[in-house]
Amino acid sequence: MTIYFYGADEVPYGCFSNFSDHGFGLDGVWWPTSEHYFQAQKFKGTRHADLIRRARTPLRAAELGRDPSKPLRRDWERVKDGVMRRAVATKFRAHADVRDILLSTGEEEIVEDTTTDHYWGRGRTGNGKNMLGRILVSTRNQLRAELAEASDSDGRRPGRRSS
Ligand SMILES: Nc1c(N[C@@H]2O[C@H](COP(=O)(O)O)[C@@H](O)[C@H]2O)[nH]c(=O)[nH]c1=O
Repeated sequence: MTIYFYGADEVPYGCFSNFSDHGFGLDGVWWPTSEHYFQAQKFKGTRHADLIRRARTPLRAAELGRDPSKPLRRDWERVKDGVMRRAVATKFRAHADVRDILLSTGEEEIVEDTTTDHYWGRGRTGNGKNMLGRILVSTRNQLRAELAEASDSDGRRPGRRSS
């Protein structure tokens, strides 16, 4: 069954939201949520990016990131999916508890259940691109591959018997 999520406080899948309280270190600094990271990358290398990183809440980070008076980096449309992939992958690598929840979703489709976002979510019509849900699915596959690789090289460690 398709898994829907939206509010960060929903149990168990609210942790898939970029607003969930799961920070990580990336590019040499601390990001309180993946939303902070994503929004700040729109203005990478500027004072505004720094302001976003230090925002008190992910909602505030999103508001600052959507400030129409601040010019987006010129390549934003080209890089934004990759930025989201990096944010999501880093968050789930950093937190075993939410990684386990993601891995527990089997092969199910994951959908950001929002009527207002036709790109990252399913949107008003339900036919939105659901890019965030798709990125969660590809992150799930990537994490599985990484775990398989790690347990594989564990088995090859010298001194260990393979039976
Ligand atoms: N969850 C959630 C939102 N959705 C999030 O907004 C981000 C996309 O931002 P943008 O590209 O600036 O529109 C992305 O992380 C998407 O999941 N927006 C909200 O105002 N409140 C919320 O609770």
